[in-house]
Amino acid sequence: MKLILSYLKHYKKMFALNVFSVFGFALVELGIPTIVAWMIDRGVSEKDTAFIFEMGGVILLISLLGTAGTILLGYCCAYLSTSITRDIRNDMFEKTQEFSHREFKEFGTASLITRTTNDAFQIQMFLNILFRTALMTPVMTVGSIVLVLKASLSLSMVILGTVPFIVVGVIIVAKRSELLSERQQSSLEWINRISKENISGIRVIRAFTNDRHEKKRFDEANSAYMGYSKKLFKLMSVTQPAFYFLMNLAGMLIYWISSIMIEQGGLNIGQLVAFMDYLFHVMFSIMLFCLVFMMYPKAAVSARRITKIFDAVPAVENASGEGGSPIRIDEITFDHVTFAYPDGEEAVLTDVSFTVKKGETIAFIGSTGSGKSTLINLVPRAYDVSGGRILVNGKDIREIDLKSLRNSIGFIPQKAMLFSGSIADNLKFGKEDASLKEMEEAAKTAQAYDFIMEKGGFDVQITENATNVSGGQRQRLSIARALVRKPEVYIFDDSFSALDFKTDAKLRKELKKVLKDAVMMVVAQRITSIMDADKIMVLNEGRVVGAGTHKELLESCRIYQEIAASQLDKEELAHD
Ligand SMILES: Nc1ncnc2c1ncn2[C@@H]1O[C@H](COP(=O)(O)OP(=O)(O)OP(=O)(O)O)[C@@H](O)[C@H]1O
Repeated sequence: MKLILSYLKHYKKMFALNVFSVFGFALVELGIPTIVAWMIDRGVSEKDTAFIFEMGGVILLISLLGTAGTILLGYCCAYLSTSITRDIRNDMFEKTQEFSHREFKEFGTASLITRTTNDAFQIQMFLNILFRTALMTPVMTVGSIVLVLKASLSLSMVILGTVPFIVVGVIIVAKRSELLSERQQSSLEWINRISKENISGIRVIRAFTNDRHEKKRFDEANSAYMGYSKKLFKLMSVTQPAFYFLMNLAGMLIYWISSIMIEQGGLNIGQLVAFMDYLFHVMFSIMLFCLVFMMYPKAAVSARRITKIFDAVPAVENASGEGGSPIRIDEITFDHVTFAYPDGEEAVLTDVSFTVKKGETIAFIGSTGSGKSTLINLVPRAYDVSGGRILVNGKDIREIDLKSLRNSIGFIPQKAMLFSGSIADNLKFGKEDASLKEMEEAAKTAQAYDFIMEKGGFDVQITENATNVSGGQRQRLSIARALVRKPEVYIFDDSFSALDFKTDAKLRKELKKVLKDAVMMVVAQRITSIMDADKIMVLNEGRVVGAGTHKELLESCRIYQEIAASQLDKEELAHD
């Protein structure tokens, strides 16, 4: 409710219209039975046709007003429920943009998608019913009860007798449905997770002919979802007839008691008709309210899941929310940096120190898992250091506007990621207003120009998951995207691994020419990719075990010597 109220305040006018249409509707609905009673008791009993016609006209007019009120109410409900849900979805999306890797890992991609889609949809469904009934039910119930009591006190007692049964029933149903809803949402999340893994890993699955295993995994999740949904539907399918049964029972009792009363002259037919009409309204309002009550647990579960996203405090905080424009970066220093992942006990990096200046290239090499990717990911603050400091021009990066810092960095990740859209859209990702010339220059440096032209130019569409470009082409496009931005710092995270040796060499030569004034940080597995670097840091189990130029390290660092020795043959082949 807190979540809904915080959004409802933006739609005060529409809500006022909603309230107005509810009162209008109630007034009309409650007025008709009284007029019908007059028609029967005065018009029919006394055979006053003119009066019947007159009242008929009034009923027609009132019905028209009622119809207009109902349409207006429907419009208001639709507007409010869809607008509020859109706002919730937008805010959720915006909030996830602030998330650091830690929050993404904590929630999980499938869960974030389920929360943004299905949970928001549950809220929308609930809101629609809520706005339709939340006000109408009390107004109609109170109005009907007053009129029912006025029509006949003794008959009203019959209705009151059914109320405790309804209340107890609703509470039991609500409790059971809350538990089932929670499990249903989790199993939907499970389905989404498997679908996502399956679709993105379809090539691996096929290569390992593991379709059957995947099908079994999906079937398990799907069956669990079906199980909980079935239980929920069963619960609802029992509830509604039970309420109808109660209503019919009360109706039967009323007819029985009223027939005795009419016989004894304590009630006339018109009064009975009006009474039954009011009774119908009371029961109908209670029914609607039950519906809200039954939908509430499901919506409450969804609201809790959504609120968890809003309440999450990003591990990486922005010192100032302003700015965003790139900053000049002359120097980056790691000052005794230590880092452990939030869910890991041991440090992945220990006491790492170095400085790299504008125009210099620093490279990181070491065995897999030695902490190279972790190290360079600390620069754009994917995570914050656990100990020590990272300084940009002498200032701790935690004190620099996060957007400005990131806007000054061209990051080329290990796994080249392209978005669906044209090649141009992808290249302009970091600079919306990039010209064709800028794109061409970047593509040429990244050794991507020729294959882009072969494919048909910059307007060629990249398919979902970039399946129409090879791994090496993807890497080159990803490098070109960073080049278009012309940032102060370039971070290459093993970004040449899918390139053949010749293209790799050519690309590095071109990069050296173009990136004279930038800070370059390069992670590589191949010595050929980094041997020209101004400084090479050799990492082993998160510690720096060697630092210097290629030549220096060949003389002084055992691990570097081993890596060089193991790659020598390949290099020689490449140079041929
Ligand atoms: N998100 C993460 N959460 C927890 N531990 C992680 C995470 N990413 C990496 N690690 C762990 O941190 C250590 C260093 O990993 P990292 O990816 O930095 O190594 P690397 O040198 O880049 O390896 P590679 O050359 O294989 O890419 C590894 O032990 C890895 O398991």
